[in-house]
Amino acid sequence: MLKVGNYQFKSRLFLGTGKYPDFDIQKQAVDKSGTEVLTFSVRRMNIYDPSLPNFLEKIDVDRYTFLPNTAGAKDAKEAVRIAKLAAASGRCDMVKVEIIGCNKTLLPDPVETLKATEELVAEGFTVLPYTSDDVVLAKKLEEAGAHAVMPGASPIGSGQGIINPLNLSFIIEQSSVPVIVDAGIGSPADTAYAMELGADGVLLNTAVSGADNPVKMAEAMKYAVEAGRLGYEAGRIPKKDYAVASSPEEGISVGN
Ligand SMILES: CC(=O)[C@@H](O)[C@H](O)COP(=O)(O)O
Repeated sequence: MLKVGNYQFKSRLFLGTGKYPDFDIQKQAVDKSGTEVLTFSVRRMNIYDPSLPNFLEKIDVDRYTFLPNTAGAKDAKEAVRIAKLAAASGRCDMVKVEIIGCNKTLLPDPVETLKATEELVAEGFTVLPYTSDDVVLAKKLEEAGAHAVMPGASPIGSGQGIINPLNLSFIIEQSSVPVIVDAGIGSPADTAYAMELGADGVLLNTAVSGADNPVKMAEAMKYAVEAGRLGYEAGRIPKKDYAVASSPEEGISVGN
């Protein structure tokens, strides 16, 4: 079970809701992924014009926990305003703080992310900040009361996978709140690797929505999360420099 604040989830895979070819494929992908948590950008979600399509109308909303994100916010003030807007729907008190500090890399603004986390925690939200893989910042976010930290594997939408496994390991080792690797995942192997490193969960979007077959990829990600977690719990063998024979050599009665 993954516990984030007062929430508990069987699935450790969180899914984004953007950039799918169409709503039917998206619905099938979400089903196959086994996810219980869907994140969406409050600013980009059409909740104002009932004549325009809205993905939330296509799914059984009671099956999912919604994690609105503050994408599009440029500072803490705007992020807090967006979080309150989402909370006004009465459907979610969780929020993913996403404050982009650089339009080219889409890397988060650390100062504003910390500020927004402090304010939203004080307001009673369950707060999951998206952060870079900065070890010190991840600790400060936890100390500010974040209910989970979400370090990026690599830039959003890049599909580069985990570019700094060492930093992620340090964050995982030091954290007493869940670590959910968010952004940059490109393949099931990346997902399994994050989970094998000891991450508590993975949040991804583009790897599924942009796959040739999003429905199959969503299912693959489900198994990757489960396999990676199982591998982590099982404890991998240490890496050695030289070969070690797989079969025992003692008691062999034939040969020279
Ligand atoms: C949907 C969402 O919240 C993204 O901002 C998230 O960070 C996922 O990134 P990828 O699209 O790289 O998986």
